[in-house]
This record gives sequence, structure tokens and C-alpha cells, in this order.
Amino acid sequence: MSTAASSRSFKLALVQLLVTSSKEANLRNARSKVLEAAKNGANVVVLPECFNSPYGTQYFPQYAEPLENSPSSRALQEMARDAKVYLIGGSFPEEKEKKYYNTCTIWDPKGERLGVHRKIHLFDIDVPNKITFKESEILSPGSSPTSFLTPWGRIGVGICYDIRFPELAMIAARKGCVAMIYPGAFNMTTGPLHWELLQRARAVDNQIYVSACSPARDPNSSYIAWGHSTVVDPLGVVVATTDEKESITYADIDLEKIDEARQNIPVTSQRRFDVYPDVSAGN
Ligand SMILES: NC(=O)CC(=O)C(=O)O
Repeated sequence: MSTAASSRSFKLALVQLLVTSSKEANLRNARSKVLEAAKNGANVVVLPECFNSPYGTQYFPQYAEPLENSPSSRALQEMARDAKVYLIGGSFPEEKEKKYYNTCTIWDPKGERLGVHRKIHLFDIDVPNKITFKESEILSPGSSPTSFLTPWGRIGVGICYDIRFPELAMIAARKGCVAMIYPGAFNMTTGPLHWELLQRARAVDNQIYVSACSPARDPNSSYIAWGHSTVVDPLGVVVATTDEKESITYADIDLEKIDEARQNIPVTSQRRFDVYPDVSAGN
């Protein structure tokens, strides 16, 4: 783990991976990028949604794996352990009891699994002449919010379309999360419209860090990812981003910035739960 981290700051790395149709090649590439990020001082590393398979309902059954002892789980565990980082392992199609999920596994620097997030909000949209996608044709939704503890504080995790539902980020922030991180894969229609806007909105509403990690863009794939993996600070300012190509994006996550935002603009302590309900109650 990097010695540059203090109890109030850590280095986040977003691995914008160029995903191919070869699961083995994707796992090898992910491993080499996670090790590279660790060498460059990253403490927490993020992979993109569907990091080990092309993104599309037609691919999910073919690429799906169980969570326990499967090639992708083992590879993620070894990456986290060998790189000595906290690893938010993007997502892969999971098969469990004859159902499929879009699932993110989270690992600590010893290779212990810290959490499992199954995409709660399935990506079902229809923008005429632009994009139609229906994850629910194949996938089942997850049903619980996910967060995990690091030496720097608790981090919440969602997957892609989950970012459009502000409740998840609100719940995470009210439970004390310092960041909400989304492996995601927006596309050429919704990417330019909403990718950055949604991250900035979730960050400024909750005065936390928000980040989303995309696959790199492959113009020949059936689903063309937007790319532009990004980190936004608690004031809603983009502090790190990239273009569409394969890359690693780094950002220093400074927890003082959360305190400062909340002191200067104290919405966090001015909420009126006597007027409207607190969505985090009971979650
Ligand atoms: N791919 C997704 O889950 C979501 C997305 O592309 C969007 O919300 O836009």
C-alpha cells in the first residue's frame, strides 16, 4: 500500500479497461493495470462494469460465473492481494441458482472479499432511433445497498444505472460514506448527456466524493461505451477525468474537503426530516 496515504487522504485509481471478447485476455489486462496503479501509489483501485466480457444481454449467459471460486473471482482476489490495494472489481455476469446478476465484488489488500453488490436498478431504456437496452430480459436485480469499510472511511458502491437513483447515494452518505463509486458503462447517447452531470449531482447533493469507472471505447463493439472515467469532489467539481481511450485515472481523495464543504454550506445539518422522510431510515 502507498505510504503517501494518511488517515485523511488516499489515492483512487480508475482503470478504464479496453474490454475484448476474450475473458482470459481481459483478466490478464485487468491484472497488469491494477498492479500498475498500485505501483503508482493507488490505495483503492476500480475496474469498469462488465470488465471481463462484452456488455450486452446476449453475452451474459455465456460469460456468467458463480461467485465462489470462479476464474474471475479468483483473479480479482489475487489482483487485490498481489497489488495490496482495496479493489472494487468492476462487475461481471454472475450465475446464482439459475438466475443471472450484474455483480460487483469488493476485495481488501489481503484478498479477503469485503462485499458483493448486485446491480439494483436494471438498465431498461428505449430512446427511439438511438438506444434500446433491456437488462431485465436476462438479469435479476439485486436488493440491497452496499458499502465497505477502509482505513479512510466507508465507501458506497453502485453499478452504472444505479447512479440515476439518488436514494442510493443519499443512503450511503447518511450512513457516513465518504465516497460513492460506480463501475459503469454509459453509451454514446446517454454518456454525453448525463455521465458527468449525474456524478456531479450525486456529489453536490450529498457532499461526498463520487466517481464512475467506464470501459474504454471500442467502436467495433455492439455496445459502444462512452469512456470518460471521472472523479468529482464534494463541491461537485471534476477533479480527474479522461477521454475514451484505455487509461488509468488517478485522484487524491482528501477527506478534509468533505468537512470543508459541510462547514461552508451546511445543508447536511439543515435537512427537514419533520417535513419529508429520511430515505436512509431503516436501510
Ligand atoms: N449501462 C447502464 O447501466 C446505464 C446507462 O448507460 C445509462 O443510464 O445511461
